Amino acid sequence: MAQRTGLVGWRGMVGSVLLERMQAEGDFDCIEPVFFSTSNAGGQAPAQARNETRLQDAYDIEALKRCDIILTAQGGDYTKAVYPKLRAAGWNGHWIDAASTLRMDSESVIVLDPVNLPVIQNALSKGGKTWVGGNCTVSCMLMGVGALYKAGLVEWMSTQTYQAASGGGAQHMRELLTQFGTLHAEVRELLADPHSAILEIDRKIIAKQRGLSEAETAHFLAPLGGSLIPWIDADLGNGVSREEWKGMAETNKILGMGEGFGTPAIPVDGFCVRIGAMRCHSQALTFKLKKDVPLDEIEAMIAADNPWVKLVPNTKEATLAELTPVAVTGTMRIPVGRVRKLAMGPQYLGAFTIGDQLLWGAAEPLRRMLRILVEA
Ligand SMILES: NC(=O)C1=CN([C@@H]2O[C@H](COP(=O)(O)OP(=O)(O)OC[C@H]3O[C@@H](n4cnc5c(N)ncnc54)[C@H](OP(=O)(O)O)[C@@H]3O)[C@@H](O)[C@H]2O)C=CC1
Ligand SMILES: N[C@@H](CC(=O)OP(=O)(O)O)C(=O)O
Repeated sequence: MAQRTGLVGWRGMVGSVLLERMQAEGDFDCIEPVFFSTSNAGGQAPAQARNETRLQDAYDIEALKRCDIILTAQGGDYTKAVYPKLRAAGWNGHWIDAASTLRMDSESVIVLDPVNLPVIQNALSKGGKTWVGGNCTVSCMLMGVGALYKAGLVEWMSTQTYQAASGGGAQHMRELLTQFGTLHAEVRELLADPHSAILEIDRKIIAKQRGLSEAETAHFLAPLGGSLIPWIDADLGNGVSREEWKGMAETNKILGMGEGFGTPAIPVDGFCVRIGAMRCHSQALTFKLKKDVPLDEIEAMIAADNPWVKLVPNTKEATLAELTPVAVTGTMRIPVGRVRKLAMGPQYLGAFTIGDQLLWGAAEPLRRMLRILVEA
């Protein structure tokens, strides 16, 4: 019998991408879907609903308890409010979650099955029931260069990220575009005149950026259009942002390494930067490898790792065509390019990778975990 699967957060940005992917992959044929809402219980469920066409209350523990599986993209506040109550009420179903709240809990597995299926299977065999999607930057990075970790080649890795507005949510994407619009409007006439002075345009733009109102920067808390913000997520108080901390903590947990696994953690560190891209996270990676491996072997390893990774030749032409957020947005591809040995020595490797942070960065690992459960 199809497993009764409660879907929470399906109307949000991550949830909408998730629903599209589930529809495209025929996931609804494998489950009995029940749609929940935090704001519209009793309302009409989306078209994918079959037997239960009304929305259920996402805070109703009894209704949630009737599900074999709950998949939520509602956010961390919802998880904090509901998950402990549900478990305390004796519910022993599978909880699949997009939010970071439970990621580092000992009973949770961070799911990214093309990279860590053995870790997932091991947890399943031990009765694991809590499955959490990884941080978008980490998941996209491991989809691209996971092969190097799997081969045990990585001594350490440094990341410099270029993260899209969508990582903050829908309102952040709107704010970015509004800022671009405001800036363009400020110099529209000067731009239309090919003889206008570029430094006059530049002066007007910087004055406008510095003068943006609180309402115009309400989500990013600083101008982003035509600028960047080298801090993402909370300030941990030790000079490290929470997004940067996740790089090492989550990479190791996904790989089944470090604390709790009895193996030394691989150092991962760098800077996380918000830029004016819409929904693709990009990152420049520096590796110190444990040994000198020929470049063609490294490229072959990366290219063969999974069906979505795409090795981009390290040429200007291929990079401009295939290795930009615009080329990758809305696709499942994870291009890895600019792969070369660095001047520091033969064990130092550079690479650049991009992923759609709403697909591999959020929705896809969750729906794949659902399939693993219903096909088990
Ligand atoms: N944004 C991202 O890049 C990532 C987000 N996540 C996680 O997923 C969670 C959800 O993120 P995201 O999808 O961006 O959040 P959204 O704000 O888009 O959606 C969350 C919920 O808000 C409610 N909502 C209120 N108004 C609207 C509206 N106008 N349109 C749609 N939904 C509305 C919906 O709940 P209801 O239908 O019940 O009213 C919806 O499920 C995050 O909190 C985070 O934990 C994880 C990885 C990446
Ligand atoms: N913090 C990410 C988005 C996100 O939701 O991350 P997490 O799932 O780790 O909270 C970003 O802003 O780009």
